[in-house]
Formats: sequence, structure tokens, C-alpha cells
Amino acid sequence: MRLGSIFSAVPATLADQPVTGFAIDHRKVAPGTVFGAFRGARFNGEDFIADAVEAGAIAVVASDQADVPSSVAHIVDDEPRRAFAQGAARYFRPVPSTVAAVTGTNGKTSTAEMTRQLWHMAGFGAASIGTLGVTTSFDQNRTGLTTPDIVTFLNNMSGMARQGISHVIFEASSHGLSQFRTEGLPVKIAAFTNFSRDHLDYHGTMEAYFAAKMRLFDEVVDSDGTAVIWADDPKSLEVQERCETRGLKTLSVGEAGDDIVLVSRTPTPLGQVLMVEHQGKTYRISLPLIGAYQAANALTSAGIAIAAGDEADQVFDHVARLQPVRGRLERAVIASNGAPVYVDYAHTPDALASAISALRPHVTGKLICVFGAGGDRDSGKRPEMGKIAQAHADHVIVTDDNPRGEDPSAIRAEILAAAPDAEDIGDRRSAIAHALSMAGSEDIVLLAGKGHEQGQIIGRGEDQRVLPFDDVEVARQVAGEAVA
Ligand SMILES: CC(=O)N[C@H]1[C@@H](OP(=O)(O)OP(=O)(O)OC[C@H]2O[C@@H](n3ccc(=O)[nH]c3=O)[C@H](O)[C@@H]2O)O[C@H](CO)[C@@H](O)[C@@H]1O[C@H](C)C(=O)N[C@@H](C)C(=O)N[C@H](CCC(=O)O)C(=O)O
Ligand SMILES: Nc1ncnc2c1ncn2[C@@H]1O[C@H](COP(=O)(O)OP(=O)(O)OP(=O)(O)O)[C@@H](O)[C@H]1O
Ligand SMILES: N[C@H](CCC[C@H](N)C(=O)O)C(=O)O
Ligand SMILES: [Mg+2]
Repeated sequence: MRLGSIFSAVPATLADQPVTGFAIDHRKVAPGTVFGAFRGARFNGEDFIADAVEAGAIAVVASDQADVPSSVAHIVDDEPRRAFAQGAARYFRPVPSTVAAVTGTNGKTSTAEMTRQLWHMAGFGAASIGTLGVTTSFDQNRTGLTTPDIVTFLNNMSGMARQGISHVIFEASSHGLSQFRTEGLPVKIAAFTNFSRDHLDYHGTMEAYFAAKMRLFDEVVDSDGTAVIWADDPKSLEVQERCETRGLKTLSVGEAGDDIVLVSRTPTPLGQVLMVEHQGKTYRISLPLIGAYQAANALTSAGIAIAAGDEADQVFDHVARLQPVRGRLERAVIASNGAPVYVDYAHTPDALASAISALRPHVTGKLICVFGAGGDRDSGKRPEMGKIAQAHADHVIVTDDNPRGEDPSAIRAEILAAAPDAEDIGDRRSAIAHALSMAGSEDIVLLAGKGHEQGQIIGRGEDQRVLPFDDVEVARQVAGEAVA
């Protein structure tokens, strides 16, 4: 592809240059690359323009003020990240024919994974992109971010389309939306799960955080697309009105939903029975997953599949066959004394409340909750999480999550300030061992905050280390040691 066919504002002398790729990191530039130079949180990408040109960049997308040598094209834009994304989207072709996105504070990964499963069961080549990585029916590749950078994102999209994958759903994180990491390709469906506190270290205020999420509905989804909205959240009506103002079709789901109405939900020992109404028909679905939050995510996924054109009877049939999502209320082991141990990725106040209430109907004894909070992330959520755990669990053990660059005991102290009855055990393995040792046969242990994560992140910058750590594996080891 020629540079002039990707960017119209290229001087005629450079328009015929063949483009070989796109990069936002100068270390990934090769001859023929278009380099995006962005001002970021840690670096100013404009400082690397000379190096990028030296490495063979033929065009630089950057602000007007950037210093770009005249030998290469300078694509000027007030929002260079967006201009770069639009250009890259012309280059990375083809793309899957059905692309959906999901945003919300909690439930993105679960909804994306369940939608992928529903599409797979319907016989489509399906994939998801999100916190768990790029997942297809055959494999999973971690990207390190929930919403990967724009080059990784588009490159994966076109790679998958070439492999015959027609249906892809991606998680649109608020960081990703505000950094234009997922632009340029037609998004047919945008879903909203819920909104509560998270990421205030980055967005500053709840208003700014909400506005970042709303870009998905205001700008990213196609104007003739559909918004699938979980209707039982305090923000749902606002999202619905916003979508209607833009002229999007909407499909709302939940007890207060208009299109997929959750009439009742009855927990069973290993799952729950959902009574659902859709277009005048009533469906009885035995969902093999526990917890109100998993029912919400499963029905939102059903809404996405129906919005994408799948037949409702078949979709609800398939909901009854959904497999658990890694690290989301995953039953890791039954401790030697008979107590089930669940691992869950609850790392926000609202998620912790949801995880505890999901397990509550299944506990006859004590609900023992082990959790912490990540360092170098929104610190205001720590006392809120402490308060929720103290109020809703029967015994709380505060431990380390990913301390990153912070003093782990100071993070725990911020949680403990709001959970004065909790025990304080910094070392996560010891905390898990202690929880399992104190649990009786009627009890349930919840290990919250790290879900599928495979490591514990300690330190910052050059000194950062990731020590192998997997809550599920540690729980199994500890349970095994107790038996031995
Ligand atoms: C705060 C944040 O979101 N940062 C992400 C963002 O960085 P940034 O644009 O601020 O980049 P920067 O590091 O300051 O550098 C500026 C520019 O210079 C370039 N550069 C930099 C150094 C160099 O030597 N050469 C070079 O060219 C960089 O590629 C970049 O384009 O873009 C980078 C490239 O894609 C990401 O690696 C980086 O993720 C950091 C590591 C991160 O931890 N992000 C987390 C907070 C995040 O994004 N989380 C969300 C939400 C999670 C969820 O709720 O599920 C996610 O989507 O994962
Ligand atoms: N619909 C929901 N309502 C409330 N809480 C939820 C919901 N879905 C998930 N959760 C909670 O949030 C945790 C994370 O779920 P999930 O990974 O699906 O969310 P996410 O939005 O992808 O999170 P992240 O922002 O880290 O990517 C779950 O383990 C659970 O505790
Ligand atoms: N165990 C985690 C969860 C992080 C979730 C992630 N989405 C983020 O906040 O970036 C932590 O706080 O380190
Ligand atoms: Mg996620």
C-alpha cells in the first residue's frame, strides 16, 4: 500500500512510498514504517522522532509542534493518536465482519468471553480481545493490557480475519478509549455492563471516568449500530438516553430491561435458574454458574449475540452451556476440611460486594474473604473495599495484591483502617494457608483481587519484578500440604 492512499495530506513527492507497517514505539520501526509520536504519561514520543527516521520511518503522525525532518511526511493532527489509528485502520485489512465492544467498570472480560463462547457454539469463527489476551477456540495470547495498543489491536484483527474469524468482541477499557487504542474499524455493537469506582488515579474524577467510557457510544460504535445495555445499573438510563440521542438502536437487558427481561433468578447448588422474557416468549435457563453478576454478564452476552443477528431460541439454549470464565468465581479446590475455595478477580468495591453476595446463598457457616489492593492504582478504593468486606464477609484477612512501587504494609493499612476486625497477613501464600486452615466444612473461602493473574508485581520502573503467583495454584498447593 502507498503512503498517499493512507493519508491524503502527504506531499506528492512522498505519496508513492510503499508502507510496510505502523509503530508507536520507535524501537519497533523498520524501513517503510509510519511512526506515531504521542505525548504519554511517562515519555514524549516526539523525542524519538529522529531515532525513528534513522530506523527507516517514512512518515510521522504527530502534533503541529513536533520536529519532523523534511525528508519524511509529517501528518499533522491535534489528536495524533486518532489520526494514526485512522491511517492504521486503512492499512490493516481485512477485518472481521462482526465486531462488538464491551465497556463498564466490571464484567467486561466475562461478557466478552461468554459472547465468544456463544458465537463459537453457533458455529462462527469467534475471538475475544481483552484482559485474558487474544482468545480464539484454539489458543490464547496475552497482550499485557486489557485494551492493547492500536497496532497490536488492528494487527490482530486483520490476522484473525485472514484466518477466517468473522466474529470478534473486544474489551474497551477507559484507558483504551481515551488513548484511541481501538479506532478505525466498523464496530456494530457496543455493550455497557455497569459503572462504579475505579481508575481514579488516571481519570481524576468519576465524571471524567464516565465520559471516557461514553466515547464508545458517542464515537466508536457505528451510527447505525446497536447499544446493548445492562439496565439494572444506576447509570443505565443515562447511557440509554445518550445512545437514543445519537440514533443508535438499543437492546436493554435486566430486571428493568425492555428487550431481555430477567423475571426471576433462583440459586441452585451449582448454578441458578433464570426466567427470562424476550419478544413475548418466556425462557427457563439453567445457568451453570453462580451469582447475580454472572447472570448479568451471561444475559448481556445473549443480548450481544441477538443484536449480531443470532436466533434467540438458540442463543438462550447456548447460555445454559456456558463454561466458567478463568478467575471469575472459579472453584479452585475443596479444602481438606470440606470448604470450597473460590478465586475471583474482584478488585473494585462494587466487584467485591458482588463476589461476596454471589457466594452468600451457598454458605451455611462462615464466608472467609482474603483480599488486598494493587499499588500505584486508585488508592481511594482501598477503604471502600475494607468497609465492604467487613460488612459482608464473616471473617476478613487483608493481604498483598500487586504492591508495585508502594509499601505493601501501607496499602494494607489503608484497607484495615476501614476493616478494624480484619486480620493482617502480608504474604499472600501465608494468608491463603491461614484462611484454609481456619475454614470448617460449612465455610467458603473467597480469594479476591487477582483472578487469572499469573504473577505478583513488585517494584516500579527498572526495579520491577514479577514473581510467579497464581491464586488457584497456591490454593491447591496449600490444600494439598494440609492433607500431606
Ligand atoms: C497510563 C497508560 O495507560 N499507559 C499506557 C500508554 O502509555 P503512554 O501513551 O502514556 O506512553 P508512554 O510510556 O508515556 O510513552 C509515550 C509514547 O512514547 C513511545 N515511546 C516510549 C519510550 C521509548 O523508548 N520509545 C517510544 O517510542 C511510546 O510507545 C508511547 O507511544 O500506552 C502504552 C503503549 O500502549 C502502554 O504500555 C501504557 O500502559 C501502561 C504500562 C499501563 O500500565 N496501563 C494500564 C494502566 C492500562 O492501560 N490499563 C487499562 C485498564 C485495565 C482495565 O480496567 O481492564 C488497560 O486497558 O489495560
Ligand atoms: N456484572 C457485574 N456486576 C458487578 N460485578 C461484576 C460484574 N461482572 C464481574 N464483576 C466482578 O468484577 C470482577 C472482574 O470481572 P471481569 O474481569 O469480567 O471485569 P472487567 O470489567 O473485565 O475487569 P477489568 O477492568 O479488570 O478488565 C469479577 O471477578 C467480579 O468480582
Ligand atoms: N490485581 C489487580 C487488578 C488490576 C485490574 C486492572 N484492570 C487495573 O487496575 O489496571 C491490581 O490492582 O493489581
Ligand atoms: Mg477485563
